[in-house]
Amino acid sequence: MRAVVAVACNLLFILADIMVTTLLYIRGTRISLFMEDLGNFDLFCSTVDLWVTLLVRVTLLLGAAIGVSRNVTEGPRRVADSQNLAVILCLVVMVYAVTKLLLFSEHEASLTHSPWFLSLFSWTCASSLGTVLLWKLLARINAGSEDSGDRAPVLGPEDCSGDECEEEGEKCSDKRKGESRSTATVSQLLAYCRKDAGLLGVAFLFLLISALCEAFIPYYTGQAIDGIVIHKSMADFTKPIIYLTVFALVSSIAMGVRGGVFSLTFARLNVRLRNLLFRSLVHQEIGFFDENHTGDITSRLTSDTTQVSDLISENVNLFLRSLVKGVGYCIFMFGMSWKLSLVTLMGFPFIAIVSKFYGEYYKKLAKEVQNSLAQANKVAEETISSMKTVRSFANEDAEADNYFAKLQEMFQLNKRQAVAYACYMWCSCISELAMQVSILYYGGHLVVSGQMTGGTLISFVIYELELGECLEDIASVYTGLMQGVGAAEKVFEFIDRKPKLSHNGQLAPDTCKGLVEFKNVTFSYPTRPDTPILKDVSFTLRPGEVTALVGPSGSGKSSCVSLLENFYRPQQGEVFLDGHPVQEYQHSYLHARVSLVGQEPVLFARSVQNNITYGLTDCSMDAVVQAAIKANAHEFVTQLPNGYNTGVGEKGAQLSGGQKQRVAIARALIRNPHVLILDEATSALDAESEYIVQQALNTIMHRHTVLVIAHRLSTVEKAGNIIVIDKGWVVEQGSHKELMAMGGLYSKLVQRQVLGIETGADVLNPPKNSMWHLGKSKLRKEESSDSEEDFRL
Ligand SMILES: Nc1ncnc2c1ncn2[C@@H]1O[C@H](COP(=O)(O)OP(=O)(O)OP(=O)(O)O)[C@@H](O)[C@H]1O
Repeated sequence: MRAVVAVACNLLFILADIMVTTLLYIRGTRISLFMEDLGNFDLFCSTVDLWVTLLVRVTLLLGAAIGVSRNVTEGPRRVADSQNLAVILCLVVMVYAVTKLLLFSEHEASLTHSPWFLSLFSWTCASSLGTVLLWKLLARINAGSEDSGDRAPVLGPEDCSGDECEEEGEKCSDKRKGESRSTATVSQLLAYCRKDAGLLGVAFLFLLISALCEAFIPYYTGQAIDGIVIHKSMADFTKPIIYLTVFALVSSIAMGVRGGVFSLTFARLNVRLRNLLFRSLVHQEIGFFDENHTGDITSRLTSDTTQVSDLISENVNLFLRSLVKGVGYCIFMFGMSWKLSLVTLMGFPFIAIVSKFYGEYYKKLAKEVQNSLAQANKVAEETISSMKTVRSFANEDAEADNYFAKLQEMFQLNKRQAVAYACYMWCSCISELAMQVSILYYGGHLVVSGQMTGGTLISFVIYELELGECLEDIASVYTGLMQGVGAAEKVFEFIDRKPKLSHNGQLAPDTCKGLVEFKNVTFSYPTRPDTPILKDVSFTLRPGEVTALVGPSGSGKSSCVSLLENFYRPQQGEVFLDGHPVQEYQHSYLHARVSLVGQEPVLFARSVQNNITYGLTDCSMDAVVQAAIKANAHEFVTQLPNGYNTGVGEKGAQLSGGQKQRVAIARALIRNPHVLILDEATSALDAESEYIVQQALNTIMHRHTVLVIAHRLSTVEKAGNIIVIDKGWVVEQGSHKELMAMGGLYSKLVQRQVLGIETGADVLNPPKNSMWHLGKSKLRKEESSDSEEDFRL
């Protein structure tokens, strides 16, 4: 909306308001009414005070219009900031108009005889609403629609030049984004409930029945009291009691059914959300798990999803019940006395405003509490999952203190929540009390003046109390719903997240040769985009050949493996398998052809057999045993309490490092891969086991493409091709002999390790980046009776 149009609309409205209000007040032509009313003001029959409310509206709108036209940059923002004040003032005007209506009705027996007053009353209410709408219009003037000209555009952060402007613009756009996000989240939640529309329909039907029945109860209570007090007849007393009992009975049955069906529906929502969230999580790219901590992710999966379904179910249930009951009560109340009903309803907008402020603040706090809880969970999870390390460094108390510090941060937020809640309760109790006193006072006046019976007043008071409860529930529901919406926003953020790397390759050729080529690959991790890890790396892994990647620690060897596994994408260059980029292959096809035995093999808390057949279906026991024999795991597995059915514990904690590696090797071998990657795969094995595993690997290596990353010279030196990587660059390439003859980095590394054996000193104090444990391993092998010749790749 352009500022000039909004200001023009405003001025037109002000003009219309002045004319209509004045015309209605002077009843067309009686200008002398001003002087008469001012000279002889009577609260019950003068209407000049309603005309005065015009000044409030005009002042508000004129002030806003002048502010916006004088400062198009800051004006709309200031108008937006004081929107709540404008709304409250307009509400006060409307409440005053209703009060005036009640006072006027005391003077005029029938209001239909005062069309001028009724019109003035209606126009006052309508123009107050109009003022609020126009205020919003002025607040919404945005930069995009403003011509460049001399004036600086507003509110669009992208158009602001100064820092301050940028900050303000961001704040506004954040607020708007927040509002539209909440709306989007609610509609998304509704969309997720669509599958349960039938169940929700049943629940809503029973909700209607129970609420309608409940609505009759106070009415018949009043009838019963009138039966005793006024009619003094048993028949007039018994009849309403019977009706009352029937309605109470039906209502309680319907209420039970409604509650059960709602619970069932939201339990289904919970399952659906968790399922979708977990599915979305497992399809995210690996970089996502580098960026997000496990504690944060699991907290969304556990506490946030529970909070969504619990809070939403509780509050939707409560909201609908209160709404239906509230509407029913209002109908009865207006039927009994429209005057007393107006007195009751006057307090409602103020309760709504208090709830709105509280709800927004509470939503913000709830999000912060969730985040700080996730931080605390992160610490707890990390500590508990690394308990051995914590114990070995005797760091239990420091970890406990760390956790306590996080809990303290959360507690500070809880304190703010408690204060906000106390203020909210205070405000809502005060307004309720004020309402009750007004009703009793005015109701007493109506009974005394014969406009209503005592029984009807009692019914009305019961209705009012019930309505107060409904309104309170609706108000608290708002905050509860906002809390649920806040949690839902976080859940949907992950459910809707599209993986940055898709696994939608379609290529699945019948044959795979296993030719791997890295061509001019430059790569940095998504978490550290400015730190290149691999720089213009090119090499080839040929079928039937063993290639070794060597280099100092942190030089980028495992990063090459991650690229070959399609965990990440290079920024430049490509990794090819049989001439096609790896990402063009079907996800399952690629990982069936390329098998990795990692540095720290991760086993799942399942049986040995399930770990070996992980990701495979229809795998015979015979194949499992064969793979285990090749990996030299069969012997130790058969000695486990339940053989292949023995559980390995969380992350394989019930197995030794060497046993874990052997199960992981069996898991890779059972797939009979075309490209086998061994990233320090035998580092945790003792010499004997390593020898046997190596023998097994030797037999398949000649048929496949093998990439070996090892620090041990014995593992590396027999490789057909050795690629030396240093700080992300391929610095040397060739056979062991060629590289030794070259006298470069490789020969230096080898010499260093040999030196380590000879002096023994470096074994205890290894130089940085050395491959000292190569030497240690070699020494071990030399000590064991195996010769170097026996130990081949
Ligand atoms: N997920 C990650 N996010 C960010 N940086 C990473 C990540 N993984 C590794 N790095 C960094 O990339 C660099 C290369 O790591 P890489 O694991 O490839 O080295 P490496 O040669 O295999 O080392 P080592 O022989 O010690 O296993 C290191 O500096 C490391 O800190």
